[in-house]
Formats: sequence, C-alpha cells, structure tokens
Amino acid sequence: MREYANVRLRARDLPHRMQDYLNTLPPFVNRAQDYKRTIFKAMIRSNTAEIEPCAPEIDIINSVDDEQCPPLEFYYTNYMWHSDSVPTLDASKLKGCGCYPVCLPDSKCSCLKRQQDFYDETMSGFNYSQGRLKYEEYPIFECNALCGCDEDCRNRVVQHGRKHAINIEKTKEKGWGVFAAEHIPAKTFVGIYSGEFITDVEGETRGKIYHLGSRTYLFDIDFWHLKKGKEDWEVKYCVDAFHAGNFTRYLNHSCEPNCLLVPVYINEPDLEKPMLAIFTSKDVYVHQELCFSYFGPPDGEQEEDVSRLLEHGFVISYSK
Ligand SMILES: C[S@@+](CC[C@H](N)C(=O)[O-])C[C@H]1O[C@@H](n2cnc3c(N)ncnc32)[C@H](O)[C@@H]1O
Repeated sequence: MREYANVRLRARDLPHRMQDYLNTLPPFVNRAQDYKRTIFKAMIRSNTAEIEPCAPEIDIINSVDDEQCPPLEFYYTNYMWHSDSVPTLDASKLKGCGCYPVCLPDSKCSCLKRQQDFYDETMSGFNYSQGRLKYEEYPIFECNALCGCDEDCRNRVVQHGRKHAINIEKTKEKGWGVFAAEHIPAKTFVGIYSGEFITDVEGETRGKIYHLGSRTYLFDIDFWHLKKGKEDWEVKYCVDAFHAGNFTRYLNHSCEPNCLLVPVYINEPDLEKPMLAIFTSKDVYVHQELCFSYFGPPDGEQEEDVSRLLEHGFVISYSK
C-alpha cells in the first residue's frame, strides 16, 4: 500500500476504449439492456483490487427513476493522472524519516517536523489520533515509501485505503450521490478525490464546457497553507474527476456538510500537488448522504453559498 501515490501516471494514457464503445451504442440498446450496472461494478472492482483489496464493495442503487447506474463516461481509479503540462512526482526531492519500527509523536521524526511546520503553538504530534483526523483544517504529511517505519505506523492512514462501506445512490434533485452503508465515525478517512491533475488554465477551459451541462467535477487546489508567506500566490493546479475518478466524484455539495476535504502528502514532495482526502467531520449513519461544502469550511453565509453554486459553474475551491 506504500505505492498508493508512488506512480507516475499520464492522463494521455487513461484507458477509454470501453467507455468509447458504450457511448457509440444507440440509446435504445442502452435503455433495453440490464448490463450497465454490472459493468460499472466490475470496473470498480477490477480497477481497485490491487490498491484497496479490503475495501467493502460499493453498490449502485436507484429508487428514484430507471437509470441503471451513473453514465459510464469515466475511468474508475484511485490514482492521480497528470496532464502533459503538470510535472509528475520528483522522487529525488522526497525525504523519508529514519524511525523504526514506528514513529513517535514526541520524537525527532522528520515527517513530524514537516507536519509541525504548519501548526500553531497550541498544536502538537501527528495530524492523526488513533487513525482519526486530529486538526480539521490542516494538511497531513504521512510517512512515505522512503521512511523506515513499518505499515502499522500511526502516521499512515490514507495510504491504507478506504475501510468503510458506502454506496452510490441516485438522489431526487442532485443527480447521483454517495451514501453511508454503515455507521462511519467522525474524522474517519473515506476516500481520495482522485482524477486528473491539470493546470488552472486547462481547468478554466474545461469549466466552460462543463458549465454547459451544469455538471462539473473540477476542484481548485486552493488551500491556506499554500499561500502562507506568499502574497502573490495563485492557483496553479486543479483536480478534474470528469474523465477519471472514483466514488468521491459523486459527493454533492451541502452547506451543512458531514465531510471535509484535507490536503494530504504521501510520496509527493511538491506542496502544490496534494492528494485531496475526504474525511467525515461528524458521525455519519447508515443511509445518510455524505456531502462536503464546495466552498471550503462553512462560514455561516449559507445562502450566498447556494447562489454561488448555481451561478458560477460549480468550481470547487477550499481556501480559508
Ligand atoms: C462533483 S459532482 C457531484 C455528483 C453529481 N451529482 C453526479 O450525478 O455526477 C458536482 C455536480 O453535482 C451537482 N450538485 C452537487 N451538489 C448539488 C446541490 N447541493 N444541489 C444541486 N446540484 C448539486 C451539480 O450538477 C454539480 O455540478
């Protein structure tokens, strides 16, 4: 599982033959055949078997209308795929800690040091407590492939993958959504918002196209810790989960969310390219929908949030 983010994938290599073929079938074939849900579930299983062998199976449920499953328009993946204009990871810049067998919260661990560089004076230790998120609005620096600690190190959580059962379910007014299939305790890791790393410029262009269909999966990488000490900082990259992604691409927006998004670094030394980890912010019970705020932690201006969602093409951003 240490290899979770240690792969260099190019978006131009994304497999798409199956998706292309299915999209050429005439609508009456698509409507008549009861095969899409089976293909969708098989795609999830086969594309995650290696990286998440113990993750509970995801079911596709629709009790709203007769659409069998979400459109088969994307490649199911937990990885990040880089567009040609985005550099893949430079492992020569990655540093591992020398701790063995596990990292301790009061040690001289270099991963802990990296973590604490973003803390204020009231905070200490790793950003996990017994496998759960400790400080909500702070980035996470997990131990990586070069570290000496073992798999049980307290600073390895996201890299072990999804542990809780969720389903993809059709909603009445928001398209498809993600629902808890069991109780998921607060501050639990749910999944990576995987997809393509693209530049902000590419994101702007794609956003205009997605806006026409009133459906977007673009997420601006816009976190407070990237701006620290840099007055002229600008958004450099976005994650686009339209062509590649996993179940997290179905997470809908809510002004009263039960999930939040945290930037996490494992094998990626470039601060501008975190993985986007979804954690629950409160207990989520079976059948409840998992949602996060597309505009960062809710600030009480919920009406403004809704109008922004409807007017501005749904570009998700998460700056404080
Ligand atoms: C990241 S996708 C979420 C999955 C989407 N529901 C689907 O069926 O693929 C974001 C899109 O979902 C829809 N959406 C998300 N939250 C919504 C909300 N609270 N109200 C209405 N539509 C919403 C919008 O079309 C938005 O562009």
